[in-house]
Amino acid sequence: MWTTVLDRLLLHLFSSGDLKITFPDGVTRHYGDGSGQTVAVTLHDDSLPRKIVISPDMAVGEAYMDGRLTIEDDDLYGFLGLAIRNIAQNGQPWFRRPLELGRHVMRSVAQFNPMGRAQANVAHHYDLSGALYDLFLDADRQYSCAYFREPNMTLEAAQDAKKRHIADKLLIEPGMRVLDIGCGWGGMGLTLARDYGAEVLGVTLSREQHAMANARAEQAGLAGKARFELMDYRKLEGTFDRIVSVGMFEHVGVPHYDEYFRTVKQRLAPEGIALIHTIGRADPPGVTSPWIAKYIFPGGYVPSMSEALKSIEKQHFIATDIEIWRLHYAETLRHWHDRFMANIDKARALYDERFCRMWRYYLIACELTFRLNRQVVFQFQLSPKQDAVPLTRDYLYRDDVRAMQHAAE
Ligand SMILES: C[S@@+](CC[C@H](N)C(=O)[O-])C[C@H]1O[C@@H](n2cnc3c(N)ncnc32)[C@H](O)[C@@H]1O
Repeated sequence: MWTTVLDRLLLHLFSSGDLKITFPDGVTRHYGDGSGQTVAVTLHDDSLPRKIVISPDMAVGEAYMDGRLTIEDDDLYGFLGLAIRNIAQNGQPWFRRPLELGRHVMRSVAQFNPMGRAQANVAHHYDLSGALYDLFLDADRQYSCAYFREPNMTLEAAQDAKKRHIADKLLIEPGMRVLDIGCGWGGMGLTLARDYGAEVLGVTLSREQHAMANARAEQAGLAGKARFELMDYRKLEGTFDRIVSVGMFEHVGVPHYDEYFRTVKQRLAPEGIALIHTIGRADPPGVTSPWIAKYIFPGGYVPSMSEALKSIEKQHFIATDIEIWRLHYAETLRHWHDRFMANIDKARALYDERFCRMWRYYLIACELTFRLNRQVVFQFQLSPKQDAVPLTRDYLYRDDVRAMQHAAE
């Protein structure tokens, strides 16, 4: 009877696609509507079917990491594509709905990121071996969405296009003081100092990033122009002509959104411009995948537009431009995955097999969330002043406009 109930729940959960499951007792069953390629998985643990229907996201992720769930031909793309589509549609069966009542409370607790906790959350991810990041990021160690202005751009070119697009939105003039909140390994700050003449201060909570960013500034002869501090953004003082923050807002947490935008407002000169670039959900507020929160980004959350705008409005910012990038992060993650797999032997020399499986799962799950589950990137250009930026977007496409004029002549 319990087996029948479980089977019905699995049928409900995997209602589309063609999923063939081989259970630990050797029994094989098909789930879904038979559409698409068959994905065949084997479960090697008796408790797994029960865990999957109770908490599909966590159970599937952990079982894959541990080798308790294996996939024919290790077709993780095929399996996660099917799983993500189905879990998005059917992942909240009636017996999980009461949990929804506590969802807001749970969400606030999980995203409560006071300074000490924010530091620990950052260390969990960014203080992993620097050698790991060399295995999949571009040479400038950009750890955020690249901008594929042209199809077939290399990752290096698309990351460069991202930095230039953001720099253009910031309208930087030589000598301007620029603050980079969540500066990573310093790539954006160094670009703004070297190519735009900015005086940059970057802050990060990662010791690894902090050390490397300053070493890179030194090596490039930019130490007088670009400085990086190991510091929580809430401890900053002074004001800046420009503020940039790329891929950091995902770590802030909804309970701190007002604090974040208040800080941006306080640190920005009255005529200044800020550019906040973050992953976003093209849906109402939601929850972080429990697997991602446990293994990859503790304390992290992807905002919906309404959540971010509520706090932006409270600071009386003018959102002088809001741009949405759709599939650029999916492409970025595909590049990261392919580079990681091309270097898998080096990854195995750094970390154990479970870690390597976890990392691959993370890269593919995130890519497919952008491709299939309405995740996007928001770029908020903000200013307290109405005419801080030109009245049309032409200034962002000057080269394109010139090329068009040229072609017309
Ligand atoms: C995904 S990385 C992005 C790095 C870089 N901006 C890039 O695009 O490559 C997120 C960054 O946010 C930083 N960060 C997260 N929470 C922070 C906080 N409370 N204060 C300062 N930096 C923070 C991390 O240390 C890390 O450098």
